[in-house]
Amino acid sequence: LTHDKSPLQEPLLKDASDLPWTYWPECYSNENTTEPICVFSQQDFASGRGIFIVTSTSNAYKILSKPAFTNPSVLSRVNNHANPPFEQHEFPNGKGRGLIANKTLHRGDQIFASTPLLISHPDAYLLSEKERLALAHRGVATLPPASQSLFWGLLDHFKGDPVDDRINTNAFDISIADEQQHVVLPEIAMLNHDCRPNAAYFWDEATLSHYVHATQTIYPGQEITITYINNERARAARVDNLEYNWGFKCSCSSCSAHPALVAESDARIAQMGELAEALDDWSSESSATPEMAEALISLFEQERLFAGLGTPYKHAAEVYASFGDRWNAVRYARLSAEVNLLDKGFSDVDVLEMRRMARDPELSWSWKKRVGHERPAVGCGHGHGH
Ligand SMILES: C[S@@+](CC[C@H](N)C(=O)[O-])C[C@H]1O[C@@H](n2cnc3c(N)ncnc32)[C@H](O)[C@@H]1O
Repeated sequence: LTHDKSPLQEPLLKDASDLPWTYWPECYSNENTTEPICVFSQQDFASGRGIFIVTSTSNAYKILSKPAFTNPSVLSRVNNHANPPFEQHEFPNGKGRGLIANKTLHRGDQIFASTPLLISHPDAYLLSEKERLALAHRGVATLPPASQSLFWGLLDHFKGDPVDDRINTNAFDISIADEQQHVVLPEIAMLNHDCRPNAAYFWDEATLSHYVHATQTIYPGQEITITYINNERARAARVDNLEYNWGFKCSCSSCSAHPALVAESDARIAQMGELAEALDDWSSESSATPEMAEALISLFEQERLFAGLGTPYKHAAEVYASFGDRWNAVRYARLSAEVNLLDKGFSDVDVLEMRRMARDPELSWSWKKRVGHERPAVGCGHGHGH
């Protein structure tokens, strides 16, 4: 398959207009659209990586107001793909390409961070298919040649329209200015799924960047994996989700385990849900105890759901605070903030809340909320004195 990677045969807008775009936006509208949907292109974005955006004019200008565009120095740790800590590897079992660590990575190590080649708003689906595809094809043709090569190197799983197919196989749902949109990032698109991944990613709205970090030690030769789905569900639900949305049969170790081990894992996951629900009960009848939070953390560890530990750590911080146990609240608040920084991002609300808790547990809303509630004795198992 060959694709035309030559620049568009039309003059660049640069220096010739006040518009912030490199080419004139091409637009379409119909009775369903409230505003025309256009393709906006900026070749200079992110030191020449370029980007195209398929959306309305008003939404495009909201994106344009983000620090990634207004203050490019915020991208100093982004798109640095020289000397990566991994190599590309071809897997034999239909999984295709993936990334293998070539040095030891520790929890918190940045694997890479990238800006997208494209941002597309779901409103593009209000257009006819012909018009929607015309915008996407023009968008790809307006990218700088190196970025066009990255785009054409992406997997095309469904074998339909070559541009649409690459977008559908590799797009991530993200939010910008409270609008759900799709982005395509060629680097993260090389990471395969594992229900027990060793890396986590988040979208950072200010830098319009996707960050990927190790969430546990990854040794040279190990595959670096992320999750495409919510893994805190039974195996059958995970397998169906991956087959339906991504079109592949999951071959990861927790999906291909012996049925007896799958049943054990499913039972642990069901119990995780029950414990989280009990810990979320802040009524006067609540039976929540710190021991429940400790059991919940242990179940996450037994399931190797390390990237998801931020939430059970938060439960632990809050339940210890609710019994007035300052230093256990601090310990778990710090752990929660650290894991959630990697999984939810630098300005996530839970990260900010746990940081406050770690400084001043006495000022948190949960402080001493459950003092006086029954807290069964630990150790001998028959609760003396009750
Ligand atoms: C975003 S791409 C990942 C990179 C891809 N392997 C490649 O060669 O470009 C997603 C596709 O990779 C394959 N894949 C990812 N994780 C997999 C897994 N755990 N088991 C089997 N196939 C997987 C599926 O074909 C899926 O649609």
